[in-house]
Amino acid sequence: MSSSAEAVSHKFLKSPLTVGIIGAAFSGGQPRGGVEQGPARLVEHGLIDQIKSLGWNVDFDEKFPTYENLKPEAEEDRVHGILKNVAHVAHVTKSVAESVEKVVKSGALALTLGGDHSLAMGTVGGSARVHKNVGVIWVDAHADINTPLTTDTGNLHGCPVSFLMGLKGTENIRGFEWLPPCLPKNRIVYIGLRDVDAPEKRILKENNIKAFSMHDVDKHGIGTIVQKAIDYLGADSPIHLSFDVDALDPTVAPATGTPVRGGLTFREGHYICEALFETGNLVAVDIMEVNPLLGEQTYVMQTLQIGCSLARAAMGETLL
Ligand SMILES: NC(=[NH2+])NCCC[C@H](N)C(=O)O
Ligand SMILES: [Mn+2]
Ligand SMILES: [Mn+2]
Repeated sequence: MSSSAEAVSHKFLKSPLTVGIIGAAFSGGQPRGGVEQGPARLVEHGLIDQIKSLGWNVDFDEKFPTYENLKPEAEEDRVHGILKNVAHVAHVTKSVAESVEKVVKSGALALTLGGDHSLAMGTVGGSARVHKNVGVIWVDAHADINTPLTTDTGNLHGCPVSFLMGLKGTENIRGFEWLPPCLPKNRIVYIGLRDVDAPEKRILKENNIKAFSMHDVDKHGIGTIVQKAIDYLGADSPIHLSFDVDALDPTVAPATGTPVRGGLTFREGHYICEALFETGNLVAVDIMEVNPLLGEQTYVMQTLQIGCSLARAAMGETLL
């Protein structure tokens, strides 16, 4: 492992470089059990020592809360149409936002290990409290921008972006009072999209949201796409990378709840992380939707390994 963590000039991180790791053991934004085991399994796979060997100080509480049990009472009296687990997701994401905010405010990089992608309401919500102009790079097969009015699964991991933006239908959902609109429509760029619901396509188009699909990646190459994303957000913008491992091709990262074929290669995924590290602008990174209970052992190991190596790539590994 080589690292040049200190060779890049970091605009928003204090020296010595420190990462605050948030274990977000939560699956309530989607129906498949197991994704809540992502953080513990990534850590068990050696992530903490790997990051230390890149030269970072690591701030991590092994006894991170099991958000699964953080269920508020009276879930049943919070019904919002088709939406599932509203109270639970609201409660957990609020707590995650507080953790991320604290880390980012201290000048450390916030690394959140998911857990399902509804958690990004908390992670992006948290970094946006510190950096009002934070730019989000959302790497995913999916746009996760359904609203309570458009979702046909009711799974909140398909909705975090609409809540962060405060799109129509997200107002007045009880439990989410803590999350005011904090992400302007021109402060996000998607990379890797290939399974976008019809209403989501309409939302992306109507709001002029910057999105690079797999078609765009094929056409221009990942180097150009990442550069366009960085240029779009602006060279001085703090960057929050929210990486859903299902952005990768299922042959690369199979152990995830909603795999879609035709995804990013191993290198394309890592290149995104490396190039964003190189900007010196990263303030937060999410590694989401690793589900160690899905598939055979070798596939699970492969996915855990990739979760770890993506995080390392975002922290300076492989730069000479
Ligand atoms: N974070 C994810 N893996 N999201 C998948 C979302 C799938 C679908 N668009 C939905 O709304 O349910
Ligand atoms: Mn996804
Ligand atoms: Mn996602």
